Amino acid sequence: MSVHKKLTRWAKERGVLYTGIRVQVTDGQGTGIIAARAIEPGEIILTVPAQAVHCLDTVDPIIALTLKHHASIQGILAADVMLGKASKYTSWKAVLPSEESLHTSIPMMWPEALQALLPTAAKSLLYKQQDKVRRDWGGVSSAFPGAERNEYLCHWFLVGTRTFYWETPSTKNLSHDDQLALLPVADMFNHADVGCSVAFSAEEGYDITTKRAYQTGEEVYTSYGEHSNDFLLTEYGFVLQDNRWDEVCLDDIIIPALNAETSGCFKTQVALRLLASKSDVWQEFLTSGDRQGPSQSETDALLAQFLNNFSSRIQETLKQIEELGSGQKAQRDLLTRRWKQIGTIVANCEQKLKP
Ligand SMILES: C[S@@+](CC[C@H](N)C(=O)[O-])C[C@H]1O[C@@H](n2cnc3c(N)ncnc32)[C@H](O)[C@@H]1O
Repeated sequence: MSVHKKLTRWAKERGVLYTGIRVQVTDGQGTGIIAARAIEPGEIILTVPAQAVHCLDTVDPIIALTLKHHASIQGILAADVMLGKASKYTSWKAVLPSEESLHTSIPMMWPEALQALLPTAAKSLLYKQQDKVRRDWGGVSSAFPGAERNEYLCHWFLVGTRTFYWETPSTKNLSHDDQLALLPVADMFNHADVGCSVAFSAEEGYDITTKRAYQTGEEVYTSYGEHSNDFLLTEYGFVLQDNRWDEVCLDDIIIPALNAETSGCFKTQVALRLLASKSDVWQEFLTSGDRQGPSQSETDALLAQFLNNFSSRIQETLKQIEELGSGQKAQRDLLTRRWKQIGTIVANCEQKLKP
């Protein structure tokens, strides 16, 4: 019997119900969920009952008690998957991505020289992750001295890339980031910027419902959220080709200019502040009747200049990645892909700004 059939049989024994779908290896996205027949919009294709959800309440009590105040829920679930009773997870573990694939895709696993070339938004997410891992690993390594860091890191990401939001009476006092659970089979859905709807209740568990029709053989996706590609890259180790939520962070080029422009032209200062602020501030400024500030065309000209500088910076970064001796080719290719996407967004903006 294939590992995927074993997984679905194991899940069915826990009350997981599914119709019209199968778990299958996809082209380039690891395992995914494929339509096994034509599916209508509005069909519930997967139900994971509350008793099949793996959360803090179902973690090995020794692990849960030992780590409760020393690790996040992600960190505790990771420790449980790694150190808990092996038989509990055999069928699920058999289909999980390999350590090698995590090393290739997840920036936290990349060499520092490559991490240094991540886009700013991805880098700041990486720093936050590093802080979380430091705390979780600190808790795990002192409670379980035999544990191995690299193995723990892989489990930390295996869990982090496949948990669902889980709010129940026993989790509702935890922080939002800690209301997490693992859902067998539901965690095999790959992400698209628009996907099936995912609904849960603490009593009933999870339902995944299609929003559109699917043909037999088509991949069925959920959406992990309205995430930019920098977020997807850092948290999940991939970028989408088409992503309606993608965005580019201009902090690196605007903030230094803002800091340097303390004694310069007033209009430039205002334009810089507007560029560095949220769009509602910009709208308020436009409707405030303030005639002292820059016009839209003056601000656009400044933005065009920044975008032009940014384009040059992107080309330099691409060259640095190409010339970098460290890291795997697949890691460099993924980072190159992200920078090329940023280059395309910037070029499109430049085009739009042209008079
Ligand atoms: C919840 S799991 C989905 C199942 C996963 N493909 C597997 O093999 O177990 C999330 C992981 O799947 C991969 N993934 C999800 N959506 C993807 C996509 N659109 N393109 C490429 N990889 C994707 C990423 O490795 C991500 O960290």
